[in-house]
Amino acid sequence: MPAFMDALAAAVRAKRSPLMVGLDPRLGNLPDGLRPADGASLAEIAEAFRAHSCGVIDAVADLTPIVKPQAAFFEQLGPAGMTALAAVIDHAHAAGLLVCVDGKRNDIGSTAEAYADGWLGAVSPWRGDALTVSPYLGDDSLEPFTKVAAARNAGVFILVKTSNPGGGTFQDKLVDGEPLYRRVGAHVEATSAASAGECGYGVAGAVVGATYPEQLAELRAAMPHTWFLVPGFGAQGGAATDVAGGFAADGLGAVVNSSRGVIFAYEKRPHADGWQAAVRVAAEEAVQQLREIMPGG
Ligand SMILES: O=c1ccn([C@@H]2O[C@H](COP(=O)(O)O)[C@@H](O)[C@H]2O)c(=O)[nH]1
Repeated sequence: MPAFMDALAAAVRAKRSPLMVGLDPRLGNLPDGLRPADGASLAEIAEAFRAHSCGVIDAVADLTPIVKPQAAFFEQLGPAGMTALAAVIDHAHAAGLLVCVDGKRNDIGSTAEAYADGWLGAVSPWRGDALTVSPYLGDDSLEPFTKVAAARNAGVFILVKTSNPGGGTFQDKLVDGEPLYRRVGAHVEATSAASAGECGYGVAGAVVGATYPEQLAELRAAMPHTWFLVPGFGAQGGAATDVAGGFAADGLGAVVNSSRGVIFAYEKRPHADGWQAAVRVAAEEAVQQLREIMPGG
C-alpha cells in the first residue's frame, strides 16, 4: 500500500484533477426528493445526508481524486450521523476515491493518541485515509497523528493559514518577528521533509486557504515537501487564479476543495436530468478551471 501522499499524487495525475469535493450536507440545501419532512428524526436526517453524499460521490467519482466529508455535519446528528459518515467513507472507497475526514482534531499528546488511533489507526471504525488536525497545542500534540499516519500509510493536514476572515487573529500575529502561520508551516515542512515518499511529499500536509493567494504562494515556496489542502475555492470567493500559487512546477502539491459550490450546484443551476447532473456539471467546470491554471494541466 503506497503512502497517502504518493497515492494522492498518483490519483491527481491519473485524473488530471486537483479538485477535492467537500461533503458538507445541510438539511436546508438537500434536493427535492431527498429532503426529509418537517419534524423528521435525527435518523431520518442522517439517512438523507448519507444518500446525498453518496449521490454526490456517484456523480463526481471520475472527476476527483479525493473527497472531504466534513465531520461536523454528521456529528450534529449524534450516533445516526456517525453511522452515516462511516457509510459515506465506505462508499467513497468503493468508488475508488481517497477520503480526508475534516475533523480538525487535537488535544494534549496522550489524548491526541486516542484521536489519532480512532481516526487513522489500523482498527479505526471510520477508515478515512487522512484527517485535518489543529496545531494549537504544539509539537507533542501533532506527533501522535504523524506517527500513526506514517505507520498506516495515512495522511494528516495541519491547519497553517485558514481560509476564514478571522484566521489572522492568531495566525498572522508576529512571533519573534514572523507571523505564526509561517512558524507552523516551518514545523509541518520539517516533518514532511523527514518523511518524504516517492512523490517527494511527506506525511504532514498543510491547510492553506484560497482566500489568501499571497500567503499561499509564499508557503508553497517555503514548503516544498508539504502537500496543500486548499479550501475557500468557490463559495468563499477564492477563484482559480487565486490558487495557482499553491501548485508546484510539475502541477502537483495541492488539492483544491469546493464543497457548497459543487454539492448544492442544483440550487443555482438546476439540470433537466436531475440534481446529480447539476452537481456533475459544477465539478466538471471546477476541474476545467483548475486545469487552466495548474502547471502542466
Ligand atoms: O481553512 C479552512 C479549513 C477548512 N475549511 C472547510 O472546508 C469546507 C469549505 O466549504 P465551502 O462550502 O467550499 O466553503 C468546509 O467544510 C470548511 O469547514 C475551510 O473552509 N477553511
